[in-house]
Amino acid sequence: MDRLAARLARLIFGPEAAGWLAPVMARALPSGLVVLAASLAAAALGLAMPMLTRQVIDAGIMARDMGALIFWAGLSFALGLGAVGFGIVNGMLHLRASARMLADLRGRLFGAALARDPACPDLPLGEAMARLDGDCAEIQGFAFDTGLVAVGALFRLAGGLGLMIALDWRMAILPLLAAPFELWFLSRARPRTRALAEEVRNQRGALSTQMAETLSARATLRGLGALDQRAASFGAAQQAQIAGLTRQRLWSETVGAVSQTITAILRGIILLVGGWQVVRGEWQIGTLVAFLAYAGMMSGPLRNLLGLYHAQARARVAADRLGAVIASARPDEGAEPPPGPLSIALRDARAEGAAHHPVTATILPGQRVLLDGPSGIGKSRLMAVLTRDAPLAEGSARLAGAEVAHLRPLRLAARVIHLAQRPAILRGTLAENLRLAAPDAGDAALWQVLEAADLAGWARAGAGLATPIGETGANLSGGLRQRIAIARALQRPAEVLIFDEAFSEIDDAACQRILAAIEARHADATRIFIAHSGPAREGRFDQRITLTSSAPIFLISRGEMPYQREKAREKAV
Ligand SMILES: Nc1ncnc2c1ncn2[C@@H]1O[C@H](COP(=O)(O)OP(=O)(O)OP(=O)(O)O)[C@@H](O)[C@H]1O
Repeated sequence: MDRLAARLARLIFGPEAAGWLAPVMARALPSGLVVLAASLAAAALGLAMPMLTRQVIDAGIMARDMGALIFWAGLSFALGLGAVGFGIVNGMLHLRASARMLADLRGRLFGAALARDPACPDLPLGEAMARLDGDCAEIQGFAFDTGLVAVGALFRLAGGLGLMIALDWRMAILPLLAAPFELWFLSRARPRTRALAEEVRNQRGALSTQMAETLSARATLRGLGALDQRAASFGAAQQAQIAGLTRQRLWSETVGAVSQTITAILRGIILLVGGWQVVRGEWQIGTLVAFLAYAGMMSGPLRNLLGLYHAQARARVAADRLGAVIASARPDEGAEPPPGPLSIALRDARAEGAAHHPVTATILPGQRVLLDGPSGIGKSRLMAVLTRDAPLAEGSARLAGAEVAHLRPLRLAARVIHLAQRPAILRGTLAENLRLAAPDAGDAALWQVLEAADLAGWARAGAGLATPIGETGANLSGGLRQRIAIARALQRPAEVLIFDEAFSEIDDAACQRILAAIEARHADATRIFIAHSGPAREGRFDQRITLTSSAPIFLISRGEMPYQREKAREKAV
């Protein structure tokens, strides 16, 4: 089954996409084969019908045999009824199997999008959504729906042709003569189908990006009076998409019309030549009716096959777009971070995108450190190196002697927590947000961290742990969002805690309470603070690391008052 799926994936989507699509197809194949068997049986029933009609006309009506008429008409009716029931079962089987494949495919892509390598530029949210939704559906639609339809079509085509040959082989040559012309036309038309599909899919991504970006920034845009501007550019993107879709539809109608025209010509010839045969007494009238029915039946399958060849071109565009998402995923692989205390050693280190002079520093386990430097110099990026959320541009960063870049990212994240200035808060309740960090935490444990983050009073005044939280925490103040993020992080038993402007929107009094709670709860952890102002810059630091665009400043400052440290720093600069 796996080998067959790999072959099919390679044949349909090309060798590159086959690598990641083959396992998805292998899982869908067993149910796909069941649906295929059912649809072939339905097609066989369909093929039998004109033969029965022929019998009704020739053996019953024309032969004036009432018994034969009742028999053949009854059989036609029974088979017709059976075909209806069969069609329903077939449709349900098809829906279930194809929806499962779509879910499998989306799950794979969702996982890859979540594991996106931080070294790759982020996809705009809307573009990522368009790929997860639209492109996955395009692939599933092709691999499952179109694939099945195509096999059924081939079956009907071959069966129809066989039965036409059985009726009169000379007349059956006609559709065969048309085939080379159709093939020539198809291959000429295919590149344009692909180009139009690419255009439409990119336009879809651009539109989703505009929507997601504008909606998430609506308050800012309103404040700037820029809503009309954005609405206008959204309108323009919509117009572009409509134009693209129109071009694509016009093209597919043109391609379809060629096959319909060929079928119409065939029918005309059959009607003329077959009618003449009936007049000459060589054909019975039932044969002509059956022949016409088969010729008519072939137009559907032919159209489907034609569509298949072009749908494949569109599906490949989608596979390429999804392949880019898969390729940018970073597997959670690497060495386990060494057990025991995590010392941090930076040697001539600078993260990609940062502007500071390479920094060399050693932070011992349990130290309290202030990381300093002007805005935009690269403090956050340097700390992101420690969780593998940013790559190093130069130098090395080691944790307990192990090169960070070789460590397993999720294991690293369990031991080094990097709290950002703008934390991600999810829609739901306060408890749900807190349990993101500790799914099994009991209510008492949640209240403890709420106390530590100076949030317990606020929660009690609301609905307690069930306090509702809006999307991105939009119904909360900046300080509340930061405090929820702190409470959440404090549940993780990390050995290194990095507070990256994590207190910037919290008032000084609350900030001092939270800092005291952190000191009490996590005295053994390494605590690194980045703050431009406020209580997070105060207190006792074992060392301060200052990033500068010239030579790095590295001071040990035990027990000094903040103003003394500032002075020392100024002197050093
Ligand atoms: N994902 C990224 N890829 C490449 N460069 C980035 C990325 N994120 C940020 N940068 C760049 O890295 C530089 C340092 O940014 P960083 O956020 O580390 O500065 P910072 O010192 O923490 O500043 P601030 O004090 O304002 O928070 C900036 O020039 C920024 O544009």
